[in-house]
Amino acid sequence: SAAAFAARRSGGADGAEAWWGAWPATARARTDERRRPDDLGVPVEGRWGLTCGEINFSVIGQYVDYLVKEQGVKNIFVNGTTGEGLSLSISERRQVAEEWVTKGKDKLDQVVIHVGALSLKESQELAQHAAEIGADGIAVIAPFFLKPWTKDILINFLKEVAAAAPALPFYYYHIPALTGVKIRAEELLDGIQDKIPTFQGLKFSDTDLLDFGQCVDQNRQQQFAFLFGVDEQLLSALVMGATGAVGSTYNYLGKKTNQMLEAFERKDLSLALNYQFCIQRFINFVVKLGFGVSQTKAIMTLVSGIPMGPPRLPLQKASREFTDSAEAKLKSLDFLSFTDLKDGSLEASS
Ligand SMILES: CC(=O)N[C@@H]([C@@H](O)[C@H](O)[C@H](O)CO)[C@@H](O)CC(=O)C(=O)O
Repeated sequence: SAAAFAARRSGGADGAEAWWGAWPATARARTDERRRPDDLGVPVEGRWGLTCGEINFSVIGQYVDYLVKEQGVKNIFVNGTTGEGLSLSISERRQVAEEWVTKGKDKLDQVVIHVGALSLKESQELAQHAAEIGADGIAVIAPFFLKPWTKDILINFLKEVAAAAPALPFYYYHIPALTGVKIRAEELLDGIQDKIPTFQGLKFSDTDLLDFGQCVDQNRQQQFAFLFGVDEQLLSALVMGATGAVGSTYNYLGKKTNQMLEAFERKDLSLALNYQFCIQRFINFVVKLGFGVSQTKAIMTLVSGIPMGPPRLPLQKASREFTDSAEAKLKSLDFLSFTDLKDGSLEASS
């Protein structure tokens, strides 16, 4: 899966048109755990006799069309959290990135590739590759095993990655709950363009709205993109100055989120709040059941009919109970009707 992007760009000094859309964190579409050997000619059984699941590249084109036509999402964040980017090999990450860029050509507005890795060298290789294939930007998380403990060390790491793709806009992907790197984004942004001239913006996947608000407030002159990554709190972040959003739920709630963005743009806060509460009702419900990347894949399969497959270990496939409950909730909130369900949706609950 990929993360969808709900992106808003405000008009620049040249009067460029403002635009909105939803960016999903792309779902990396996968086949079933035991992919048929004749699928791509590669058996899933590995050297150790264990299954690890293979990527089903063949559905990415369909996925692009689904996001654009059904969800109004035209910006994609590839190989991030939802796409299990850190669970893929470098070669797989390159192939996934290439497929999204190729299939998204003339259909998507932006394809941003997450190139963060524990190894600086691998990160640089992925950044260079993203530039070669014509991606629109790169994003990097903080290395999370041997961690940078100060802002300067983190900046030095990011700078070395950005330098490998000097023509590509660079985003810092702040997701402290997963990386364990708690350096405040506001602190990191202070003077960042002096060190990273290609710095374009921040993908902020954290609930600390004080930190987020201060990132916006202290960088008003900079024209940075502030992409918010907590879907259930997006409206609050918009009020603070978010210029877009990247999140897992935009894969299947992109259309609803776009309606919220449009209401916000029209300054109809009461309607925007209705949409946000409605989205919250769903997220609140699934969070209580246990919600993460695996569950996103199951919901996405259910709603889109595109087989997203199971996640890769150590993640576990979502249970049938989860998918059934999520489906009932989506219907009760009018997010899904019986006619919306596609043939492939059964795969999610098998
Ligand atoms: C921790 C996590 O997975 N956060 C999601 C959110 O979209 C999240 O699923 C949503 O807000 C529900 O809590 C995104 O921030 C992740 C994301 O953008 C990505 O896949 O890179």
